[in-house]
Amino acid sequence: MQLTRLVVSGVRNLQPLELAPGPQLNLVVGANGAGKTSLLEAIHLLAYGRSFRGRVRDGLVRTGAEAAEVFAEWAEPGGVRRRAGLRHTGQEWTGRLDGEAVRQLGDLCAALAAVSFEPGSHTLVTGSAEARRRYLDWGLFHVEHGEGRFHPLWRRYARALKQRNVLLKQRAPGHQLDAWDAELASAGEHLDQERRRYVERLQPRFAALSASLAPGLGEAGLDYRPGWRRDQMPLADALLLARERDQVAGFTSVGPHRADWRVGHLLRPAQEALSRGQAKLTALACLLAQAEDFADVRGHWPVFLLDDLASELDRDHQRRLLERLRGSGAQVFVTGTDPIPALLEADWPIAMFHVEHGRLRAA
Ligand SMILES: Nc1ncnc2c1ncn2[C@@H]1O[C@H](COP(=O)(O)OP(=O)(O)OP(=O)(O)O)[C@@H](O)[C@H]1O
Repeated sequence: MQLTRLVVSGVRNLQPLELAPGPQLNLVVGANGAGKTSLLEAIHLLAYGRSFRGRVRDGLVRTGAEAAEVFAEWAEPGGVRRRAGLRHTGQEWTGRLDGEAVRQLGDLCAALAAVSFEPGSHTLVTGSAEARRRYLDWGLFHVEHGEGRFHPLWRRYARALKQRNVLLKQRAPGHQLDAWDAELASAGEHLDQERRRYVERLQPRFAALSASLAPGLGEAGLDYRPGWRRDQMPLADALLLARERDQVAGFTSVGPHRADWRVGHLLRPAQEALSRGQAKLTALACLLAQAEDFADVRGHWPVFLLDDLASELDRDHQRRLLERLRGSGAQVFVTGTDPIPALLEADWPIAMFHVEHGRLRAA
């Protein structure tokens, strides 16, 4: 997947810009606060419908602008050319994909595949379960089912959950929950199966990447937690068992919306916290495993976004990551305050861009 044109306006401090990225490595340099991260954020927005720096409504839209707008054209193998645009006011969005209006943000996001490694990425390992569920669902949206096919199942589950929670909040009598419990259980079991299969497939890649990036932690594995005691009962039974408690709480306490996964390391006791650097490397292994799996199934790599690489990884890890990405043929965007030595050492065609006070120019 290769971005060939990018048009951005209304994003943080960036002046409206249009850019033709290079097919391989794109290096974006500029002083602190110049707008480098904002450029990656714009690509991430089109690929995920959200920012990696919090909610769109929390400052992604440029002060004084009505909306953030990102438009991209990209190439996929076999000469396929695609285009997508997203306009987001912070409250509402409109999107177009290949010339057609899009009704679900998920459909738009299932088109452009990008993987971001940025200063907040360690929270994939150490933060809340929500980010880890999103990670799993990225795989299902993009890889497991092919574009757009996972979304209906996910929507079915989300709708049933919402309806059940409304009834719980209204203290509706139990029999009114029956139909939604059945729907939730049926979509939820399916969702769980898909996630479990995906995690199993990622395991060997993740273990190999972790061994090479963080060998000191010992053999690593992903431990999937479905969101209810699946080893003891089907979801339908778990919902019934939790019903009384849920009626008191006013929300559904079991099911795939409570799923999670954890990284386990052989040489580290479970209660021992990873250092920030170890969590970063572990998150990087997760993201690379996901990208490799995508490439294996789809035949090409997602776009890779590396924000502030020099301060995220030591030089040896920078070099190893960049070598891996160069070998993959992925299109990569890297930001930094200075040209990164490991990049300049690598024999890799570089397209260089400078950002200064929100203005971007090709070097
Ligand atoms: N909604 C907004 N409207 C206008 N400017 C904004 C908005 N949100 C953030 N900014 C400004 O945008 C600038 C760009 O920040 P960004 O994080 O992209 O810079 P950067 O080049 O990545 O910096 P660093 O090297 O420090 O990480 C900052 O100066 C910030 O104050």
